[in-house]
Amino acid sequence: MRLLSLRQATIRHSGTPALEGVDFHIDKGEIVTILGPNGSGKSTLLRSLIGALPLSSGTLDRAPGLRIGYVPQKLHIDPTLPLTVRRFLSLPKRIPNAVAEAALDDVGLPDLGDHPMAGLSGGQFQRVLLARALLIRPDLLILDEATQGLDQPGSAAFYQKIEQVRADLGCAVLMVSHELHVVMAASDRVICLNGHVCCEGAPAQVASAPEYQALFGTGTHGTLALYRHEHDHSHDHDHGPGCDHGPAEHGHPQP
Ligand SMILES: Nc1ncnc2c1ncn2[C@@H]1O[C@H](COP(=O)(O)OP(=O)(O)OP(=O)(O)O)[C@@H](O)[C@H]1O
Repeated sequence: MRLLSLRQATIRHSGTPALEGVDFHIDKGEIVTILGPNGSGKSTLLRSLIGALPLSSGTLDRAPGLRIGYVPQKLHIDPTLPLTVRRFLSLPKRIPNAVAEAALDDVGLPDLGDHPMAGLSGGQFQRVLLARALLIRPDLLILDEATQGLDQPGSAAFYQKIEQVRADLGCAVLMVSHELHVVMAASDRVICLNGHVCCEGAPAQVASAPEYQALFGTGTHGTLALYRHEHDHSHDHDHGPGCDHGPAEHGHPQP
């Protein structure tokens, strides 16, 4: 079942296009990862999908009644604000304490309700943001570099939680990640952006291709260089992974 689709979308910031001619869709239960260099439009795409940024042209269709949970890339909370975790979960809509406690329990942070937001570790903070996004029991969970700043075990634990959430809720997950090992392990589909959709493919298929392993081993460096890449366009402003300039940018992996 299609949850959301974007057709020929162009999005401008103050008149300057950040994304042009983007086609995108996500279906129920899929995990899709967006990759691309800094400034390639990843956050712009996510924000347009949640309705926070208008399309300059193109169309966005959502399944009727679609519930989207969004975990932003950054959320600055004034450290002088006396805001507890429980009160934060009640923004903007007040929720009963029992619901807040259950939500925290669910993300592995029991008994943290009275803790000040300003005193949370990076990993705890991200989990609280996740708990908040899950309160609406989303059909689609959108994560914008949700593990930025976490160490490897913290990040791995976070993504394990995401897998569990998908299994429990049956929701689709759309995420931006620079952690290629996570992308390879966890995504059904990967989309590489660089102001437009450069390439997309199924990561497992690419990772198991002998040509890929011969060139790159099983490490993460160059992982994306072998994604199917239609070189019918030029890049004049980027040097991003998977979009250009890779040693195997013309490689087409065999299944
Ligand atoms: N509010 C804004 N006003 C003006 N320009 C913006 C705004 N937000 C983003 N941009 C520009 O749009 C382009 C895409 O930015 P975006 O944040 O979507 O990229 P990104 O791929 O998410 O980057 P990063 O990996 O650094 O988070 C960049 O050139 C950026 O400077």
